[in-house]
Amino acid sequence: MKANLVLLPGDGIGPETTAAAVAVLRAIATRHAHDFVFTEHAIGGCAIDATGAALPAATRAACLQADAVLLGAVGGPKWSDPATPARPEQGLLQLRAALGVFANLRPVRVHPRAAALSPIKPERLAGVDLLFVRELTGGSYFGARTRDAASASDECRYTVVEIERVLRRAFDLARGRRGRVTSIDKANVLETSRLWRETAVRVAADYPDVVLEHQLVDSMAMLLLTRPADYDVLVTENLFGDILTDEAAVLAGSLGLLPSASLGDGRRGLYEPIHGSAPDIAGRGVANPIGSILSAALLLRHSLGLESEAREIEVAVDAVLDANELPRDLGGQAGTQDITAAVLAALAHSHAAQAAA
Ligand SMILES: NC(=O)C1=CN([C@@H]2O[C@H](COP(=O)(O)OP(=O)(O)OC[C@H]3O[C@@H](n4cnc5c(N)ncnc54)[C@H](O)[C@@H]3O)[C@@H](O)[C@H]2O)C=CC1
Ligand SMILES: CC(C)CC(=O)C(=O)O
Ligand SMILES: [Mg+2]
Repeated sequence: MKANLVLLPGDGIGPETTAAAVAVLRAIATRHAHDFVFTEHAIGGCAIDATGAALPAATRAACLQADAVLLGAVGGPKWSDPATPARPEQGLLQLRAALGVFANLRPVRVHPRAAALSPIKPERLAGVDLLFVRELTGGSYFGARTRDAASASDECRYTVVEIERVLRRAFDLARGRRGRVTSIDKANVLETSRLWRETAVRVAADYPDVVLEHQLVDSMAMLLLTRPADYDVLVTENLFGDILTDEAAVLAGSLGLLPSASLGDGRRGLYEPIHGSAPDIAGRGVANPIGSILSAALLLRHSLGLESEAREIEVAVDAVLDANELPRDLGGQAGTQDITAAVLAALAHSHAAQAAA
C-alpha cells in the first residue's frame, strides 16, 4: 500500500518520540512492502520561531492532502509567556479544526508490568480496558475568549450536531467492544451538559444493544481510580476528556504510554500520544516513546486499514514490557532509543517466527 504520511514532530520531546514511531513504521513498511512516503512539517513553537505562525499555511495544506498525520507535541516555556501573541497550542487546535477530527479516541489498557508500578491497587486494575472518546473540536477550547484588566472569559458552546456525532461514534465503537457507554457531563450545573445528556438519551434509542449510563464528571474522576474495570467506552466533552485521560494514565502506569487517534468522518486522521512536550526531560533521550509508537499502530488501523500490522506493533510493545525493558517513567533505565530498539527487535523476532512457520 502507498501512503502519504505527514510528520509534525513539534516541540520538546516531540521530535524524540516521533522519530521512534517513524522507525517502527519504516520497519513495518519494509516487512510488508508498503510504500510509506514521509514528509515533515513544522507546528507549534518551532513553527512560530521559523515562520511567526503556530500552524503555517504549508503545514496545514500538507495535512489536508495527507492520508494521515503523526504529531509529537507542541508547546514549552519558551512560548508560555502570557504576553506572547502566538501560542503553540493554538496551532494544534487550528489543525484539529481544519482536519475536522471531532472524535479523539484514547484507549487505556493496563499491561501487568506497568500495573505493578501504578499507585492503584492491583486488584482494581485487573481487566481494565477503557476507550475514551473525547469531543475534540468544540467546547471551551474553541469558544470566544475575552480579557480585560479585571476579568477573563472562555465561552463553552456546543451544538446538537457536534454532540450527536461524537456520541454516535462512541456508540458505534461500543458495539465492537463490551456494549457499554458512560456519558460524562456536569448536567447538574452546566447548560451544555444538559444538552449533552438529552442528546445522549435520544441517540441511545438507536442503539438498543448498547447500555448507556450517565456520570457526573466530578464523581467520575473518583470512580476512574476506584472502579476502573467497571467501564468500557467513556464519552465526554473536550475539556473533561482532556483532564480525565491524563488521570487515566495513572491506571496505565505513565502518561508516556497512552496513544490517541483523532478522527472525523473520513479515513484521514491525526495521531499523537496524549502527553505534552515534557520540557522537563526534553533533549535528554529519556522520553518514553511507547505512546507515540502505539499512536503509529492506531494510524495503521484507522487511516490505512492495516489491522494486522497495527496488532504486530501492539504485540511487540507488550513483548518489550513483558521482558521488563522499562523506560525511566516506569522505573527502568531504558532511554528512548533503547525502547525503540527493543520494539524493533521484537518486531523482527515475530517476523522471523512467522517466516519460519
Ligand atoms: N498534544 C500536545 O501537544 C500537548 C501539549 N502540551 C503542552 O506541553 C507543555 C508541557 O505540559 P505539561 O503540563 O508539563 O504536560 P506533559 O504531558 O508535557 O508532561 C507532564 C509530566 O509527564 C512527563 N511525561 C510526559 N510525557 C512523557 C514521556 N513520553 N515520557 C516520560 N515522561 C513523560 C513529563 O516529563 C512531565 O513530568 C505545555 O506547553 C503544554 O501546553 C500538553 C499536553 C498536550
Ligand atoms: C491543545 C492541547 C495542548 C490540549 C491537550 O492537552 C490535549 O489535547 O491533550
Ligand atoms: Mg492533554
